[in-house]
Amino acid sequence: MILRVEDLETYIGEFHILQGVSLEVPEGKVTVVLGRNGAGKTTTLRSIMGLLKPRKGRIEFKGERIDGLPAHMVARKGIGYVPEDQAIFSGLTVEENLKIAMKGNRSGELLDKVLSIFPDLKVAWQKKAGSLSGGQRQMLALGRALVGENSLLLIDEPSKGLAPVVVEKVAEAIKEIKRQTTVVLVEQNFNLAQYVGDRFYIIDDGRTVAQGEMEDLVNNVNLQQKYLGISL
Ligand SMILES: Nc1ncnc2c1ncn2[C@@H]1O[C@H](COP(=O)(O)OP(=O)(O)OP(=O)(O)O)[C@@H](O)[C@H]1O
Repeated sequence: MILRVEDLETYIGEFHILQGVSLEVPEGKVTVVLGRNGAGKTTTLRSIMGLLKPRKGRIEFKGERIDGLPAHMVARKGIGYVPEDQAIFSGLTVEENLKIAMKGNRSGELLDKVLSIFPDLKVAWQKKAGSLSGGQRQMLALGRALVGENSLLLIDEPSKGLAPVVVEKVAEAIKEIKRQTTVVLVEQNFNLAQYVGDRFYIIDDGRTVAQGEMEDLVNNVNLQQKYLGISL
C-alpha cells in the first residue's frame, strides 16, 4: 500500500467533521472515494495533504508517517493535489503554468508525456490559463500535478461543472494518468468513477462505511441507494 489512512479524525473549528476515516491505497491503481455532499471527502483529501491538521489517527505514505506535516512537506514527499477549484495561475500561459510545476525536473520527458495525454494544452500553449475553457483548465490542473513527478495524486471532483463530452476526455486522461501514478479520486459522477476506478471507498457522515472492488459496488444496488442516492 502506498498510502494508509487509519481512523482519521479532523475538526474544522469546533465541528467534528471526520470521525473515523480509514483508507488503504494500492500502488498503480485508482481508488475512488464516494459519498453524499458534505460526507467529508474533500476534508479527507485536505487532511492527507496537510492542509488540515487531523486531531486523531495516522497517515502513512510509503511506510512513513506524514500526519502533522505541513502541506509543503507533504508535497515534497511526492503527493500532488488537484483541488476542486483547480489550482492554476490564470494570469500565466499554459507553458508557464506547466514549467513552474516542473520543479527541478528539466528533462522534458514528463512534459512530452503530459502533452501527449492532453494535446489540447499543446494547442493552447501560449494562451493565458484564465482564457481557457473549463475542460482545458481542468486538464491544465491535472497536467501540472503530473509534471511535478508525484507518485500519488489526490484529485477532487474533476468532472464538476463540465459538459458530458468533456467529462469523457477527463476520464480518458485519468486512465492514462494511472499508467504513471497512483490516484485517489473523489468523484460524484458515478459513470466516471465506474469507468476509471479499481477500488472504492464510501464515506458517510465523516466515517468510512464501505470499501471494496469497484466492480462489486457496480453490482451492489443496495449500497448505491443507501449511501450515494443513486436510484435505478
Ligand atoms: N470551513 C468550514 N466550516 C464549517 N464546516 C465546514 C467547513 N468546510 C466544510 N465543512 C463541513 O464539513 C462537512 C464535510 O465537507 P466536505 O467538503 O469534506 O464534504 P464533501 O464530501 O467533499 O462534499 P462536497 O461534495 O459537497 O464537497 C460538510 O458538512 C461541510 O459543511
